Amino acid sequence: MGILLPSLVLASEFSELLHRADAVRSSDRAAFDKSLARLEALKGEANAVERAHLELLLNYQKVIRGDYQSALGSASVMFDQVQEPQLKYRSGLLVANIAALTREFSLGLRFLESALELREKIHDADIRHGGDVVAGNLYNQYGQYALGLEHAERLLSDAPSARNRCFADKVRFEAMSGLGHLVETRPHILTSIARCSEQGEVLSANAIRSVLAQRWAANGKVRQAIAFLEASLPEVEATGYTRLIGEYRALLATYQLELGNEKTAEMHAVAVTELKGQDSGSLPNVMARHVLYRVALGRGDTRAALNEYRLYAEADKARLDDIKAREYAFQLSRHEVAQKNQSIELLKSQNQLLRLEQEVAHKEQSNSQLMIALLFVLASSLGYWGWRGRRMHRTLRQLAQTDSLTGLANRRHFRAQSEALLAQARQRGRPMSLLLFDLDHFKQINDQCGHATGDWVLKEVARVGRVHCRPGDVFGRIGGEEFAVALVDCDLGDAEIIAERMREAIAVIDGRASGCPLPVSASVGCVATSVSGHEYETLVAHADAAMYRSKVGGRNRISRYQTASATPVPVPVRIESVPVAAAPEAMRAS
Ligand SMILES: Nc1nc2c(ncn2[C@@H]2O[C@H](COP(=O)(O)OP(=O)(O)OP(=O)(O)O)[C@@H](O)[C@H]2O)c(=O)[nH]1
Repeated sequence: MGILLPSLVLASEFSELLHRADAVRSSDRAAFDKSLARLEALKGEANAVERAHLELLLNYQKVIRGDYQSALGSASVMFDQVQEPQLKYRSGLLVANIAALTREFSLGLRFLESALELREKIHDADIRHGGDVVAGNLYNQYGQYALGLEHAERLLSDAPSARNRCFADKVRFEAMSGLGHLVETRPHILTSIARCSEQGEVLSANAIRSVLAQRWAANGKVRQAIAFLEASLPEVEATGYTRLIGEYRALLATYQLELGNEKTAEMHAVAVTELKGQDSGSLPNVMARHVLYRVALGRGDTRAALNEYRLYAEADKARLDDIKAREYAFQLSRHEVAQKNQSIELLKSQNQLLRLEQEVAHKEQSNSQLMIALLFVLASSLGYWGWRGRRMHRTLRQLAQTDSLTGLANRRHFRAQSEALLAQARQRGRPMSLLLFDLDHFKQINDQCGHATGDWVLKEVARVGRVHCRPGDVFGRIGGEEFAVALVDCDLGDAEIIAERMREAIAVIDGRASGCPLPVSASVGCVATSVSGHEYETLVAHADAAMYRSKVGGRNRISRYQTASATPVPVPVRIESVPVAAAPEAMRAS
């Protein structure tokens, strides 16, 4: 007993220190680091579960320090090896969180869903609720707002602590806003904000404020939204949390521009672009770039406007790619879950089949007809599950390749198809062309006639464009209001004729059919392999430059990209050409 006592005292000190470190890990970094150093020194005295707990805390520390890869590796090993349910649950959620930061979306969802399977075994309500918060936040980030809402509501109905209630409110408001039905009353939202502030949860309080401000702005109360966001901006800046700072500044930039305060709008937008550690495809960056483009345009500085437009278009494309990647990861994870369930069904059927076979062997003659019928039913069910699996796979592949609004090839698939066609064209020495269409003043259509009308226009453009594609051509939607066509066996002259037909067909789309009086038109850029070679990137860059030329030249027209030495091609009405000397940079100077 006398020998055991010191180690028992140490063991309890160790476990007490572990709990103290856990409690301050997100609120007091210095105390957290200090506790971890002490725990490391005492590690020799800890038991296996305590050592695993320490390992988990060290992984949190790595995340705080930005060492994502190392934390990801050791947390995923821990998830596979540790048996204790709470530590397994927490390490799985940690992997899911880190993977969202490192953009390994499929990996993140796989760990999230595996960790959530353990939820019912977690008896500590706080830890169980921590998982609901992570799940809700991640599903919102993946654009799966219905799931985000489901997790927030599950948590709220499970008697959460005040702190977890604040987190759940934040997830819930963001999800409702994402689903487009934030119907909460103002006092209710303000109560949630106050509750988060009381808990010292500044990030969540301000995230909810942002949702409320966006709702006001959407209802025309732009000044009220600005005042609300500006009042909290210093507190948001003090958190050092790039994502929220970017969101506040980008909203302020957009709303200030709406009121015509270009200078203030520009100041906020520049601040967003200067934030460190921000993805170019993040929504705040796309919004900020758009504001900068509009400000330059408003100043009449065409050169700067073109440059800003290019940066905006790049950011917008990166964002669309990102959204698609998240959506694809989500579909893939659903497919994996469905496959897992199917495998279980298959195994069950196979077991049943085996049992029946044994019974058949025993009973031989008796009931043979009934057994054969049963075997037939089971064999068909095996066939059915196999067929369903294949069909689901086909559907998923199609989903990953198609733009869901227009049914055209999406950006990634368009590129893959075009690259294959370009390789063939090079091999066979055949010409090929590429057209790039960007709808004109499309934002006005959205703003004045509604997003649903904007969607209707995009579908109409796809419909009329398809009519002019020949068998073998590839037609894709490669950005929000940007379309592209790869024309096989087609040189610049023919490509321009097809482009002109498509432009005309787009220009006669009658928006009044969907209640919108605004005209629809597109600016087009044409390139051909005979001028720009067979590299996809180069062709798109040249088509882009020609398309910008059409924009600058007054829109609703087509422009070609060609070398100065190329044989002159008859120039139809509304066609402008971009010589090599007028490549993007030089062109912007013109
Ligand atoms: N309805 C709808 N709008 C979209 C979609 N994707 C992008 N947009 C919108 O397309 C608009 C593009 O606007 P801008 O880039 O300013 O371009 P624009 O108004 O066409 O102006 P110019 O290109 O300069 O002629 C933005 O308002 C986007 O929100 C979509 O899938 N549906």
